[in-house]
Amino acid sequence: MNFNEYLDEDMLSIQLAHRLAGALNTALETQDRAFLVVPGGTTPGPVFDILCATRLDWSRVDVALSDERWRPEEHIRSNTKLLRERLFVERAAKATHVPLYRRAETPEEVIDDLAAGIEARLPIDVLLLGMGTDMHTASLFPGGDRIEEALSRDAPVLVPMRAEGEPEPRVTMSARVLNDAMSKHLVIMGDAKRGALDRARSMTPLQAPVAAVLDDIEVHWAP
Ligand SMILES: O=C1O[C@H](COP(=O)(O)O)[C@@H](O)[C@H](O)[C@H]1O
Repeated sequence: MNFNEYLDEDMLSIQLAHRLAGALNTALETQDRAFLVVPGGTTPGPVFDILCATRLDWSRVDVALSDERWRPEEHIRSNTKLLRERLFVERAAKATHVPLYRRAETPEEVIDDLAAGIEARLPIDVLLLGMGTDMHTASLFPGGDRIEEALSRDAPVLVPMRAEGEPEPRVTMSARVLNDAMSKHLVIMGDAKRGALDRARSMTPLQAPVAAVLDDIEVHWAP
């Protein structure tokens, strides 16, 4: 893991967005298409605000979330809502969205179809992850009902996940799919998350799932 420290959120957002765009451009030099995977939650919005305006051939970029909350797209907790409002605008409006959600009562009803859409684009070229103070990343939660499966070497591409305290089911990319990414980044803000990441480094992935993705990753932090 390589730790990149920035003066503040603005500096982090500008520099990280340009770094992600550079990695996508590099992939597009040798490939027809590039696959970008990004987190939901509250942290990545300011990065998306810059990334969406960067110059690259967005018509050749596929974008998926690392994980989704099982809510319709217009719901306030939908990670897809964040993507639509903050990433798929300006130049990035030309990107192709690869969904992790489809209207259905439970993820299990449609997960095979959703996974096929992701599998067709693997490996991930550029991965940005977030992390909660409970040391979850994507929807790999400590104590999640299928966490062992999602962390296993032969995990499926997508795993449904339910965790105590989370108001809805989730769908998450498995750790093996995340770890196969060509360029891996983790964005965290604030002292609480920095402390959590430090603690996670000496814990097992079952206790601190973010520990499962820290090899060869660039961490981006601002106070
Ligand atoms: O629920 C989620 O949480 C994490 C962290 O979110 P944040 O609000 O603390 O930035 C996020 O990375 C994940 O994609 C999301 O579904």
